[in-house]
Amino acid sequence: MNIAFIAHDRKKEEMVNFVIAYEPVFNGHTLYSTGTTGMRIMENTGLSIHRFMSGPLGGDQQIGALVAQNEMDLIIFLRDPLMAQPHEPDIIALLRLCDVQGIPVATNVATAELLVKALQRGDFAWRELVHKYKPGEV
Ligand SMILES: O=C(CO)COP(=O)(O)O
Repeated sequence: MNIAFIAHDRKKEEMVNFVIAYEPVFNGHTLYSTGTTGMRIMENTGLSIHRFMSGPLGGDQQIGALVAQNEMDLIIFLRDPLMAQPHEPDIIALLRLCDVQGIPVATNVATAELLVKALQRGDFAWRELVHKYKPGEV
């Protein structure tokens, strides 16, 4: 599965701890992130992550481009609900595209945990069909 990690600054420690806790589950999947989030995760785990640009510089939009093409299977996006972000429109756009494509997205660690347990159980297997049959190819 293609999985993306994104965390705002005051949520990065929570993200790192979360990924450490579920590292064996994430291992073996294709992992993506915004710039700083991915750097922090890689510094603290053995995971290899494709890092896009930092969020405020366009990283959310780069991940959004994969969502628009229905190529992202799960997004864990720990947002800071108590601090305004300069790139708020990019964040809203990414979440909107997740809704357009029906992509599971967790915006807090409680939901992230449920989705990761579902991933572990194989509940995301249906996404393989999406990868197999791209729009226009069915
Ligand atoms: O701002 C972000 C998401 O909106 C996260 O970006 P960084 O991972 O580069 O800090």
